[in-house]
Amino acid sequence: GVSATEKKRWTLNDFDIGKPLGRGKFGHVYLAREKRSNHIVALKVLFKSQLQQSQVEHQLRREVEIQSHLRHPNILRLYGYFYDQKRVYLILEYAAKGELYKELQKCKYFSERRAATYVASLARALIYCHGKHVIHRDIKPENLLIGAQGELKIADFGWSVHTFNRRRTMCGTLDYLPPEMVLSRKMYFQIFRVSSPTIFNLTSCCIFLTVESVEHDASVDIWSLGVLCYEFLYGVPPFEAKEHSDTYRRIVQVDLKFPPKPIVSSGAKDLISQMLVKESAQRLPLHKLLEHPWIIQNADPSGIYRGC
Ligand SMILES: CC(=O)N[C@H]1CCN(c2c(Cl)cnc3[nH]c(-c4cn(C)nc4C)nc23)C1
Repeated sequence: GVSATEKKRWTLNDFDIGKPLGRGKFGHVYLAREKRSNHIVALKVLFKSQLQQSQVEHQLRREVEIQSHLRHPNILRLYGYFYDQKRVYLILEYAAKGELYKELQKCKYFSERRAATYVASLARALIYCHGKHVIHRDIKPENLLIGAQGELKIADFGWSVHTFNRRRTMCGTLDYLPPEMVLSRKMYFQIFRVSSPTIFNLTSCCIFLTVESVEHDASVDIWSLGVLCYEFLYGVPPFEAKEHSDTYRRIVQVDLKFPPKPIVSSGAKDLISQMLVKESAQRLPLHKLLEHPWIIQNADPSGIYRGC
């Protein structure tokens, strides 16, 4: 049934506002405490003016609709929302241990146990989303937070203020896109000419990719999860290159190389090689991933991991 928090009409007066946690394109995220329950949350404040300018209100509504119905230990909860004259407020779960990418920067790369634990958690969260026909959740390190027990939380919604799930304008990174999206002439995205109106110039400045609202199927997520697994183990994404055009080419050719350092087990390389496959139908299905020997041997069943 609908719990009390969902029915209630929230207002800003219900919260004590704490320190800012992060800032996005459309607004800031604050630590906050709901006065009656003393429950700590992350309050995301979005400016209506900014949302209107970017014509993303309806997408925000859809995102809120989807996110508020997702209940999974590895997906950041959206408890509710409210708005006033100028702002929209999202009441989000607070992830006490912060942003995963900072942890990855600090550790440089993760141990195989930590990487496998995170990859298994993400696979379970994605299986849950796909089971509810929710399109893929963006699983770049920037979209991942760490809960109080060290568990991973996909905070895609939390970050979608930067880039909306349906019309994602990724400025710069192609690293996580699979070949079919990088190559696609059709539905996945249109590439806007951002520089000279003549030939499309991949090398120069930022590429604005607008991913049209397309049903990403599991295979896109398997690719991204493979990229993430590689990055957890090596500290850099597999197709990283100085120039966009080089990343583009390396993705399309699946130019997958495993550096000699740090030393990574053959099991991990085998799993990654089964996920980063050009033909999307050939990629290892998520439920098979959970049965892979490397995951079985290394992932902590609780999904919890501490230390690098
Ligand atoms: C714009 C935007 O979406 N910002 C990101 C960072 C803050 N935010 C958080 C969200 Cl949406 C939820 N929980 C968070 N916890 C933290 C955090 C905790 N520590 C110790 N340090 C940080 C940072 N941040 C969040 C999402």
